[in-house]
Amino acid sequence: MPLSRLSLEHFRNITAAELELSPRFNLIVGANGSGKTSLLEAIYYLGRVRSFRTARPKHLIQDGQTWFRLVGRITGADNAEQTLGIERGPQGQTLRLAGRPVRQLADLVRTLPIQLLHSDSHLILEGGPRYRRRYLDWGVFHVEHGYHATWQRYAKALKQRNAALRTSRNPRDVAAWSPALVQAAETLHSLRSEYIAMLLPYVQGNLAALVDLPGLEFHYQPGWPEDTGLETALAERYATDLKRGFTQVGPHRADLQPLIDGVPAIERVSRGQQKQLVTALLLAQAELLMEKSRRPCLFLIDDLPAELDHGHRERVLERLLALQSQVYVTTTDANAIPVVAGDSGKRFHVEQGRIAQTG
Ligand SMILES: Nc1ncnc2c1ncn2[C@@H]1O[C@H](COP(=O)(O)OP(=O)(O)OP(=O)(O)O)[C@@H](O)[C@H]1O
Repeated sequence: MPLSRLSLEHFRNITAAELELSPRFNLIVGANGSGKTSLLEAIYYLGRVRSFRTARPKHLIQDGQTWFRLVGRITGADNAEQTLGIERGPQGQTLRLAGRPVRQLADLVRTLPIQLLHSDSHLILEGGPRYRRRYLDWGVFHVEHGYHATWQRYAKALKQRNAALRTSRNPRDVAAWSPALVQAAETLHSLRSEYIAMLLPYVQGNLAALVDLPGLEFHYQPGWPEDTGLETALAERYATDLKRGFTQVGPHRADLQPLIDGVPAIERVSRGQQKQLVTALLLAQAELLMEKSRRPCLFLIDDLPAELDHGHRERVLERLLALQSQVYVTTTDANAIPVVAGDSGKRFHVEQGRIAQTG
């Protein structure tokens, strides 16, 4: 469901803004340092309840202020409207959905699926497994019901087992958590495996449209040696787990690695191909979400010209619009953005934190 309206107060360098958004294509133009990324960050925060630039939300509050507020209105295909809001101040954060306080963060996140392409997106390839797990888990969360609850069960069992490893010298205290841990882990593994099997054809389709990488394949590693199984892997690592004070195997160590001829793809691709590959991965998730749940996602692209060459910009935007995604693109140069949305797009100009609709 697209955002039809967004209001921001005291967010980064944006003092106050009220925006009526296009359900299709929103172009955000402005000079360096004007506030374009801050606007994308606000949308992202509303949908994911975290920033892609800082782990400390207090930095999002405008200098000299003590709180920020974001309110979005989403409009469904049947024109049904829903409001979601986040306010952060000295007393912490309050989340509201349809006028009511939200207790489970996941409820808000489920309401507004968001994908982001920006200068750090290459970390999916170049960074450690946690970046690829985050990529994978976004998709599984939105597509597989029950994933979130299982993940919570797993995280609880893992935390207790780790606490027992650190505080108790009795192997039985540690082993007591194994059945819950293993059961949740196996469910997570099977949900992730099912999701990957569904996702890969979409990845291949997008790769075919965007980049030619012969020999590319994806290797999923569940977080423990598959030939032994998790229970045995836990038993085998008990002594080193005890020494280190944490559990070394489990779905929290999973990875989904793109490989070319058996080596990480990152070793074999150019910088431009890296960006095309990452874009294909993100598009594939948006496409699968649409196919599986009939839910379009918001797609944010920060500084599109810096990410892709002209031909790829056009292809990516066309694919996104065909998917009915609501697209947000920032740029310093409007001429560098292909005209794809016709009359259904809107243009905003940002200058020193002030946002004006210009088309
Ligand atoms: N908490 C804050 N309060 C006020 N201003 C802030 C805050 N955090 C960042 N800024 C400022 O907001 C401005 C806008 O930053 P932003 O990254 O959104 O710009 P941008 O238009 O995306 O720039 P670029 O094109 O260079 O990427 C910067 O000058 C930054 O210093």
